[in-house]
Amino acid sequence: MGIRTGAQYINGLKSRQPEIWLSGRKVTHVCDEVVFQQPIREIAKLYDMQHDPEYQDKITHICTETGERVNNAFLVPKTHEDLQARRALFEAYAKATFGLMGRTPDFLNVVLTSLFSNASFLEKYNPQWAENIRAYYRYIRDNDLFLTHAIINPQNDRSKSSHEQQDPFIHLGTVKETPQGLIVRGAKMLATLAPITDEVIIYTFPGFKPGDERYALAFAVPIDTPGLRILCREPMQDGTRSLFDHPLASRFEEMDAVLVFHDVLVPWDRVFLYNNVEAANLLYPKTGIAQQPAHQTGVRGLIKLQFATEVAVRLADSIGVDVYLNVQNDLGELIQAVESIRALLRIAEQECDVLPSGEIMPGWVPLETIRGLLPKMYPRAVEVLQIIGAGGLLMSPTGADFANPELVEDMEKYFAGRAGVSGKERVRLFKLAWDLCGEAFGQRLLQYERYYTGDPIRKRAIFFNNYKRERSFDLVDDALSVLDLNEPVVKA
Ligand SMILES: Cc1cc2nc3c(=O)[nH]c(=O)nc-3n(C[C@H](O)[C@H](O)[C@H](O)COP(=O)(O)OP(=O)(O)OC[C@H]3O[C@@H](n4cnc5c(N)ncnc54)[C@H](O)[C@@H]3O)c2cc1C
Repeated sequence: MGIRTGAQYINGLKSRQPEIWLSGRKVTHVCDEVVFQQPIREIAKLYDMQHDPEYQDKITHICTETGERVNNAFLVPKTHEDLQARRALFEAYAKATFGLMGRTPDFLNVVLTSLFSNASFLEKYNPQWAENIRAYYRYIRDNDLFLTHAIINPQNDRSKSSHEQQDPFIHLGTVKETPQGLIVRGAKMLATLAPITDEVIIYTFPGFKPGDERYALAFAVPIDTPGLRILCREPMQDGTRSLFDHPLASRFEEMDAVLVFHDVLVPWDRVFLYNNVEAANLLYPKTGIAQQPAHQTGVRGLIKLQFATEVAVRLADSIGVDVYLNVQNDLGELIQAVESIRALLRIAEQECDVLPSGEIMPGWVPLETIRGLLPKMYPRAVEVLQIIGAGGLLMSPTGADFANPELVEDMEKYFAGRAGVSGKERVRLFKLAWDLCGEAFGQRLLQYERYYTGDPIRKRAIFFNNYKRERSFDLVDDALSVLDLNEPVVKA
């Protein structure tokens, strides 16, 4: 089949009935649920972009295996042109969503492509696992499906490993083997967009200890698999908020969910790894599932930071405060942050790591540097928005006020900005900023940037350890070897 349209994506959602729980009630038809309708539209637009002549050649390619047109996320990059093709996709999707939707289909499809291209790692443990992941990649690619993922255990007692928790099946683990497959039980978090996806893939961060065997798992199942329960968090918008009042929150909220597996059957051909602590601990380092997606997240993070920065610049301009040194200093800082990420991405794409298979991955040092900087830079952008917007952020009337003829004059007079900025223009700009820096929606965006791919503190520590392993810090030796202070300056 190859690339789907938005309508085909929506028809896929309509054809299934996953068990979704939202605010204490069961959602019967996800497409009829008002909370999900706008995010579904936004994802459908991305599918439609694949058929839009403006984007098609930039974000899709003809698959050499099938002759069908498929998304660039499924391209195994072997050349710099391939990396550019991927970047074009990441950029197009990120711009369409202002970088605010982190789990657009390209993200996990890149993860899956890495698992596919490095499946030989699994052969050593079980050749069938490698075969399964290759077949699954082809299935997702050729049907252009949308995945969610859940790799973290719920926060029960973080000081204990999975097998030491009060109940052995709080964390998702294998209950038993059957002729049809594995029976799994327990919970995983935090499956973003789960209600509006087609499939869920489960894998794990490293860190397993002996005794954790049953939790060392990787598999995928359709999102409507019997026994799989999707527990949504409280929505941050009710689906009825207007575009005028919440220009971002009304469009781009990504629902997050805990997935509970009530004795779910995972067919053998969907099992990619289980009961093997060593393989589970090596999955990340050996398959590039951190490095390749970090290219997507770097591009998306850049667009998000750039967007917040542009809103801050326009906000300051609209009320004439960008004449002040302190405001210029804050805005300059944000622009430098954006340009730093942009430069790091360029370096990452140029200084690639090449795998023995010929696959190339953007350089890990610049990518991990981006990963370390964004959790500091994005919250700072939010803070600058709050500082520049100040009281005005809390003084925005609603679209309904502007629509009331009795109020229009006051609205235009008292809410106007500097000369040339109408009341409506200024209020719309401030609402854009408030969605980013004040609303629960904006707080989630911030939290996402901190945690979307693991704890930034531990990630930076891992970065340091890997960096130290690869480098010898010779400058210090050079400095120490030059002079023996006891030697005379002029020799006889
Ligand atoms: C908005 C959002 C969307 C997300 N989407 C997804 C998704 O789609 N799929 C998915 O799988 N995950 C997703 N995640 C989850 C993300 O992977 C985790 O939040 C991240 O890995 C951190 O884990 P945690 O939240 O369990 O925090 P914890 O690991 O519980 O950490 C909590 C605090 O304790 C400290 N801490 C905990 N353990 C240790 C330790 N061993 N050593 C030192 N310090 C420790 C941490 O530094 C942190 O300050 C998402 C997260 C967010 C916020």
